[in-house]
Amino acid sequence: MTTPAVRCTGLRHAFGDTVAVDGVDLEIPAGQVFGLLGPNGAGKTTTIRMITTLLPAAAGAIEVFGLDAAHRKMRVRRLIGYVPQQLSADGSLSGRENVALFARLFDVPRRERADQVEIALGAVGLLDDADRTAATYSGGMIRRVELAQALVSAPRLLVLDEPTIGLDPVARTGVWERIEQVRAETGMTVLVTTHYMDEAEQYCEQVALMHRGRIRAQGSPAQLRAELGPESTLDDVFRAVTGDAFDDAGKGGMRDVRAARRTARRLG
Ligand SMILES: Nc1ncnc2c1ncn2[C@@H]1O[C@H](COP(=O)(O)OP(=O)(O)OP(=O)(O)O)[C@@H](O)[C@H]1O
Repeated sequence: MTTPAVRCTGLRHAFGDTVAVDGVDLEIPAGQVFGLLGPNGAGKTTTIRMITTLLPAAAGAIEVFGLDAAHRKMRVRRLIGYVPQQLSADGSLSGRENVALFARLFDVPRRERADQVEIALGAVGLLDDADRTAATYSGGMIRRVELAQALVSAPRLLVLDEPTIGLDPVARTGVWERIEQVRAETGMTVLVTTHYMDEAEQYCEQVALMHRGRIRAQGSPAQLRAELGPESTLDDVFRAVTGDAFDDAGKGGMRDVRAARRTARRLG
């Protein structure tokens, strides 16, 4: 059996009295685009921050390509490219300079840096615009610069937190096409969180539905829908396994509204 890209067992984390992640078991096969879906506040970001070793797990275990994330933190970090929701490209630098900065931060060996930067810019379709300052980019282009920053160290696991939030439909499709292309060309595993069920259905091979800190269902979108009947959607599956409508479950209060506004403002 091949080693999964990620295996989480009994993962848990609380912020004070708020239990954000409450016993998550998750197995992400290598080489897939895997969607972690859930409304605002479900616990998705907290889960991926633990997988990327940025947040210690209060309980449970995480393996990334078979390496224990708690004990082999630095080795695990080298396998991962991460695009958080609120990271932002530096508007005063060009696209190329933004990516080159990450190549240095991630210790890409000096003699490989220039090539890796070109490969990453090419992978996200930004070579023609690479010398313009990022301040002149559209929201979709900024997202693609951020993708290139995560790709420049040639990670085996690419983790994207809500990569299309705040983008218009055309830019969203553009981001997904790049993700799919990179995966096809490199065999990289992609873990993406989203609350857009339609995007997950279209682009993810497997999804896990998260609600109030727990995984409520996992499988391919087609498998999950088939259990409910041919006309069903992932929204229907979510309602069936949680008892909540997806939109109502995500009424997460001011923090979520502020986060969504910040992201939308940043991406223009
Ligand atoms: N730094 C923090 N301090 C306190 N509570 C937090 C913090 N981060 C997250 N939480 C709480 O933990 C729960 C899970 O949040 P998390 O951000 O993981 O959810 P999410 O599914 O990623 O949602 P979103 O898409 O809004 O980020 C929520 O109730 C949230 O309010």
